Amino acid sequence: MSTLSEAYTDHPLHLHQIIPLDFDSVRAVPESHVWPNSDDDFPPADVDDHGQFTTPVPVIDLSDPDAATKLIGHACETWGVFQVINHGIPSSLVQEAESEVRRLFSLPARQKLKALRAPGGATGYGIARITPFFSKYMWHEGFTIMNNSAIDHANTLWPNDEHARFCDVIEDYQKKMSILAEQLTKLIFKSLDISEEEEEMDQWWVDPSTALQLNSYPSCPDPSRALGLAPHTDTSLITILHQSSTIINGGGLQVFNDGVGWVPVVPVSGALVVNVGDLLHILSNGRFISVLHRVFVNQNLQRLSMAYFYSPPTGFRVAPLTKLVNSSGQVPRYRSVTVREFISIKAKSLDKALSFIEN
Ligand SMILES: C=C1C[C@]23C[C@H]1CC[C@H]2[C@@]12CCC[C@@](C)(C(=O)O1)[C@H]2[C@@H]3C(=O)O
Ligand SMILES: O=C(O)CCC(=O)C(=O)O
Ligand SMILES: [Fe+2]
Repeated sequence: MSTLSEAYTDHPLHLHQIIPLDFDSVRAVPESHVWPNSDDDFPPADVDDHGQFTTPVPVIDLSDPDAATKLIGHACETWGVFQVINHGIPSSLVQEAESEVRRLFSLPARQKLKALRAPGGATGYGIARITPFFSKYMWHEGFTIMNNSAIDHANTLWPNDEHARFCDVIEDYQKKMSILAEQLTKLIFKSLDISEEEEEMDQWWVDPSTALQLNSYPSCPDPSRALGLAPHTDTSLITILHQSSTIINGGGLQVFNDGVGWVPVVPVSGALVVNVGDLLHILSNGRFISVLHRVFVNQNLQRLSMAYFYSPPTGFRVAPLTKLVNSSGQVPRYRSVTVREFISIKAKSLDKALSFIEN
C-alpha cells in the first residue's frame, strides 16, 4: 500500500543546504535570507480608523453544524479560509501540544540535527519543502510527522520519559485532528449538496493521507527583510492550523484575497484556522479557493504553529465532482489525477501544478 511519506520520498529536495540556520547564533539576517520587499507586488488590505481590518477572515461557530454548513461553503468560495470555534478539541490538548512543540524547537541546534530529515526523506527536522523554488531561504524551521514517525525521531531527541510525553501528546492531537477533519470534510460536501454515497468516500475515512507539520518562526533581527514562509497553497484537501496566540502586528499568517489583498489571520483564542487546499479546489471544479498564504516574522517574538494536512488516500482519483459539474452546466476545469500523481506534479512545478492539469 502506498503511503503519503512514500509519495514524498519519490521527490528528494535538491539543495546545497538542507539544514536550517542556527537562528540562536545569528545577530543579523544573512544575505541568503534577505528577501526583496514583498509588499511591492500586492497592496496591503484596508484598515478602519481603529486599525481593524475592514474585511476579516470569517470565524465560524461549529456548535450548530447545520448553521455552520452554509457559512463554511460561503467562506470556502470567497476566501478559501476560515477560523472555527467550538470545534470540540479540548483547549488543554492544544496547549499541551504547543508546549511540546516549544520544547522541541528549544533544543540546541546540534540536538535537533539528530532528527534531521534525510535528503530523500519526508519526515523529521528541516527546512520547508518549497525552499528549492525560491532563491532565498526562509526564517523558519519545521518538523514533519507522517504516520508514526514522531516516535522514531523523538527517540533520538530525548531520553525515555521525555520522548514519551511528546509522542503521547502528538498522537492524541493527530487522532483528534483526524476526527475534526472528517467532520469538516463532511460539512463541506454537504454545503455542495454532495452525499458521501455518490462519491464512494468510505475509504477516505478509513485511510486518509495525513501529515502534521510543526513550524517555528524564530524572532528575527530585521523582520522587514526576512520571510517566515513564502507564499504557497497547500497540497491537501483541507488543512487545520493552530497558531500560537501572540498577535504579531501586521505579521504572522496572512492570506491573499482577490480584490482585498493580503489579510492577516488574527489569532482568536481557542480557534483553529481551516484552509482549502489544492485537492478540494480540484474536486469543487475551482469553486473553492485554494488560498495563497504566507508568514511574516517578528523582531521579539518566536511564533509557533501546527498544521494538520488532510487528504484522500494516495491512490484515490481526484476530479471535479460529476454532480457539481452537471448541475451547473459547467465543463470540468481539471482532468482527474491520483493524490500521489498530484503530489508528484506539485513537487516539480509548485504554483503551476493546477495549470498543468487544466483541461
Ligand atoms: C503533506 C505535506 C504538505 C507539505 C508537504 C508535506 C509535508 C510538509 C508540508 C509543508 C509544510 C510547510 C509548507 C509546505 C508548502 C512545505 O513546504 O511543507 C507544506 C507542504 C504542502 O502543502 O505542499
Ligand atoms: O505557520 C503558519 O501559520 C502557516 C503554516 C503553513 O502554511 C504550512 O505549514 O503549510
Ligand atoms: Fe501552508
